[in-house]
Amino acid sequence: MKVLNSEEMSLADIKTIQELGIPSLVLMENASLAVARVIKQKFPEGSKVLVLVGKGNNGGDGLACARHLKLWGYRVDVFLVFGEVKGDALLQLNLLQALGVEPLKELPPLENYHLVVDAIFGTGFQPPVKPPAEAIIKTLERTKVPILSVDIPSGLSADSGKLYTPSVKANITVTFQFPKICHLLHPASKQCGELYVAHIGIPEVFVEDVRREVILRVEPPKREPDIHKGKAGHVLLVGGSVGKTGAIIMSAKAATRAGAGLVSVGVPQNLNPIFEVALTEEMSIPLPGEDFLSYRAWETILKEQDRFSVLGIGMGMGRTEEGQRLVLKLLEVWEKPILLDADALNNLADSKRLEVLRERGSPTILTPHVGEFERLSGLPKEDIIHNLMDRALEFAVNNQCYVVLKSSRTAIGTPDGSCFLSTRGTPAMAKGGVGDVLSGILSALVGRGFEVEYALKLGVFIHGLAGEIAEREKHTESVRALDLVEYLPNAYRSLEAGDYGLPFNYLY
Ligand SMILES: NC(=O)C1=CN([C@@H]2O[C@H](COP(=O)(O)OP(=O)(O)OC[C@H]3O[C@@H](n4cnc5c(N)ncnc54)[C@H](O)[C@@H]3O)[C@@H](O)[C@H]2O)[C@@H](O)CC1
Ligand SMILES: [K+]
Repeated sequence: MKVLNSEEMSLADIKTIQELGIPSLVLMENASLAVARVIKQKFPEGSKVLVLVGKGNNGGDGLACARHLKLWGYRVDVFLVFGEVKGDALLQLNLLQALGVEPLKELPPLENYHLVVDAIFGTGFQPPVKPPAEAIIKTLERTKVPILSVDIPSGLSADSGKLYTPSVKANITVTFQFPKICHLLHPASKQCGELYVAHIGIPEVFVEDVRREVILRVEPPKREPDIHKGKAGHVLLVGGSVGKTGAIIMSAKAATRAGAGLVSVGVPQNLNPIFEVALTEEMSIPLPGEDFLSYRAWETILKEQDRFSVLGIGMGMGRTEEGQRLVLKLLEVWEKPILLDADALNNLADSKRLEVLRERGSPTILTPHVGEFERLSGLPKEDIIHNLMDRALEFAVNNQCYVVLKSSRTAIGTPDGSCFLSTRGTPAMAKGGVGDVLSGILSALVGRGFEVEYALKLGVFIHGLAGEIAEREKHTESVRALDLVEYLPNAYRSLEAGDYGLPFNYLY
């Protein structure tokens, strides 16, 4: 499903009104009915509801919702935050007054109500909050009374994952037609509570130019009946250094569990005995280098190229000058898909030679976390976190590569300018090694020969699912990276059963 910013939503509204000919009041009626129905599901008839009304269309939604609730037997009060409303909202106020509901003269104690409906600001809001809304939103921040936000918790910007203060912390948010950026990206999305996305009649064609998408479901992979290990991809993972041998071991195990036919690791030769012991299904290739890979490793790797379908490099590799040259050389000579993770990304960033990415003829996949992306892109950390999708997309287009940008959510940017967000996963996955597991999974799926975009979506999704399952089976605090490998089979089963639920409730 598409993920919109405020400008895109307003354009979709305008097209629906002008090109399709649905009057804006009809959209408002659909929107407000959806909100009222969510309230009806959760709060019994007769409950006392206070609707806080801004001066724009978000306030109009609130007033129309108050009308539905009044007709259904709720005890409804409304308070106009700016003392006035305009446009469609004014008409809604008149309808409500005709039913005998007059706006309150001053803000009553919130504790008198079972529910507060926040219809102060929606997609038309530009931060920051100013008086008189500021004092009211601060009051809302303190209350224990449940709050339902119409479209967006007031104070947030639809366009960003930034947590603006003050802003409403809602228990429930009902948004319209498409989720907006603030509903899905942390930390802003923590303000939304339980999220509903309600159909209001805006056709999908009016957002076809939007390139942001949230991944809701992924088609499970098929393993052909006549497949053999040589056809299921041979993954070469290169990395490892003294003190950091575990990373590539976790990657290799994950690659096997994800479905790779064969997995080999290329490691500094003096460390090879460790891998001989640690790995059973996977093979190892001793490469030039003592404790760290040396630049000359590229010759051995290239000689073996024909045997492999993908190269994944960087896990536990270390940040060295030889490592920089090795990464650059492999980007130049390796003619098959290549995935760069961890220190391969740091080495690339340190080399300041990002232009090599554009010169490659086959797919390049970068899997940075926010810190690594900061070094690669030169962008401030906050900017990356708040604009995760757009930054992944821009970097992917500018450097003609795939980017899997890992934060508490994961955004996949593609060189042709699409972006896919995965909301799967859990805070339990904030542990060392979890990224190494992902790079193993992605290498395996790309190595299987799946279309890269599909391989990345699938890999990120099952990685998150495996984390969710591990959290249920172990404990939020106790999940470790190898548990994800352990639960990958369950993640595949869940993918096939389709029993994993969506990041929001869809009302239509
Ligand atoms: N036809 C439509 O356009 C539809 C709009 N809908 C609703 O309309 C909302 C968007 O409505 P609007 O574009 O009227 O805008 P909003 O109602 O979100 O609020 C913007 C109002 O606040 C003012 N404002 C903006 N930033 C401010 C600030 N920092 N301090 C004080 N005032 C500020 C603006 O001038 C405007 O009057 C959506 O969120 C949604 O709830 C829905 O009814 C569905 C249909
Ligand atoms: K709102």
